[in-house]
Amino acid sequence: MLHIKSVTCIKQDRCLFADLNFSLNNGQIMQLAGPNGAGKTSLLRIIAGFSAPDEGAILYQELPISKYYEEYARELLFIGHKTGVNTQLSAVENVSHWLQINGYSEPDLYPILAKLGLVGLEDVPVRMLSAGQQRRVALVRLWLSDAKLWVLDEPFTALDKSGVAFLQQRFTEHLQSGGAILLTTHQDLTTHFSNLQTVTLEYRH
Ligand SMILES: Nc1ncnc2c1ncn2[C@@H]1O[C@H](COP(=O)(O)OP(=O)(O)OP(=O)(O)O)[C@@H](O)[C@H]1O
Repeated sequence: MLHIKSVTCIKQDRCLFADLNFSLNNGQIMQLAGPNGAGKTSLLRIIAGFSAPDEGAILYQELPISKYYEEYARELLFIGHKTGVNTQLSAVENVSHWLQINGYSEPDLYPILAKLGLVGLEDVPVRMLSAGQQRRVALVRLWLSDAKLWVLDEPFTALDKSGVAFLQQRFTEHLQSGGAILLTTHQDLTTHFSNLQTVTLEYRH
């Protein structure tokens, strides 16, 4: 599904990683590990197509994403560390806007909001919600998108135990339906996902 081919990234004269190669297939979950500043977010942004590698290429279904970005973007759901939620808007307004720009019709949001513990908070400006509730608003997209590839930067941040459990359950459903997940997290996922793969970036000086 996804091939990272000889990818190199240099920031401020520091080579974060060089000649990096790995693949992710349908039904697989992969954790990017490594210390602060190693380049995990930089790599996820390259994989999402937001920045270009200094060398190498990202292939999706054997095609370079740089040339076929429109097709790739339809298959990709990226949720960054900064979640892209507009904090001036309510949860429902955020989700409706996201559905609209992605060309999805609006389903009954209530069951999803209920699952994520957001009922009663759906019309409150997101800035007035707690950090964990704000994260939950961002994660609603995982219940609405039909993207095959999820690229998620620290999706568990600020979530409580029940939030973590819901998210892990959603990951399992996505993997079982043939999706793939690439994520960074400090959460130990090995007990929940026995087939978890890990790519570790070392800090390079
Ligand atoms: N846009 C940028 N311009 C210059 N340097 C950058 C830029 N983005 C990231 N860096 C640098 O690249 C390095 C790697 O940053 P990155 O955010 O990818 O690390 P990370 O592994 O995700 O770290 P953390 O675990 O702290 O989130 C850092 O030293 C950072 O200062």
